Amino acid sequence: MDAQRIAVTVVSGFLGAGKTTLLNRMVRRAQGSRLAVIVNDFGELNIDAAIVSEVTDAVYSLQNGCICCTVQEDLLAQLGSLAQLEPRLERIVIECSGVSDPQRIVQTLAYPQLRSQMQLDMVITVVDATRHLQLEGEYARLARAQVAAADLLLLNKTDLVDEQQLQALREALGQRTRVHESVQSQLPDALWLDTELELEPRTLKPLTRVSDDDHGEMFSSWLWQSDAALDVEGLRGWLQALPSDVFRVKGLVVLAQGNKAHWLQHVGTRSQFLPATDEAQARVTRLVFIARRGFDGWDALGQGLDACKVVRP
Ligand SMILES: Nc1nc2c(ncn2[C@@H]2O[C@H](COP(=O)(O)OP(=O)(O)OP(=O)(O)O)[C@@H](O)[C@H]2O)c(=O)[nH]1
Repeated sequence: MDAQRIAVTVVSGFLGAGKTTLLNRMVRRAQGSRLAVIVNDFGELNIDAAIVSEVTDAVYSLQNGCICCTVQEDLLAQLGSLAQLEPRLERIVIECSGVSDPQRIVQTLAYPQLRSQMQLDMVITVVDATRHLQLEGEYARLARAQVAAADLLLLNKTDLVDEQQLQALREALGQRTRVHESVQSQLPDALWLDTELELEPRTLKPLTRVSDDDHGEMFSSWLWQSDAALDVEGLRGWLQALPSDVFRVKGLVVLAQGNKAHWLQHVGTRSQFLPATDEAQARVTRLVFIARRGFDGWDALGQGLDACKVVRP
């Protein structure tokens, strides 16, 4: 790595794979060094930026579009202004949204106005061990493009699969790229902070077309808001029965039990509720849903959520 230039790490991976979990670890690990993070959420709210800002102030948010398509210009402008910061940044970590192809970010970094100021260190793609082999059609192609662009694959959520599934994943991911297996996106420092690490020489591959549209159009997203508190058990049960066309749900939810806001993370059939910090406490529930293209079941989902509301006497 050229010490004069800012090192850039790109974190990619399909929806819900564990990118923000990794980013949080990186930010904690890099405390005290000059690190900034750029977070892209595809939905209307940048939930990831809100979560990471509980750990660092140096969070820059690009939202409501895919970082490699509709908001690529914004990324260029954001990187340009981060390059001007004094004292100079040591590293920028870019978390792509789960719908993005990281190779387009790599191409953005090769723009002449950025090339002299920053240098791509590595692309880390987080792979969800529970879902990678289940994706189909254009979604499987997108996940494969994310894998193909990686210098390092983090095969994550290995606690949720058995040895046979793990073996199938190892075979599918192939031998070409370094693979590190993890639980909760635990990545040894030496694998991402050691700038002397020998990587394969990077050649910009021609972009494989995942779809004719921009990535945003492969997915539909929906925001549900309510100032009513929700019943946690009702909500858990309802989330379990979501149609498989819904890839991801996340946001802040005010639970009737304790009347406190919690971060809700839902991927596949798994839901997690974590208490939000005091700063993030909100009196309004805001949930972002991401589903496959053309999904039109939002009204039914709204009715299901309405049924979880707790009406106070
Ligand atoms: N059981 C298990 N859960 C995990 C693991 N890694 C992450 N998770 C959970 O998976 C959920 C999604 O993790 P995130 O880090 O938000 O995923 P993401 O890739 O940033 O999601 P998007 O930005 O929406 O694409 C959270 O509830 C995490 O706690 C793991 O190794 N094992």
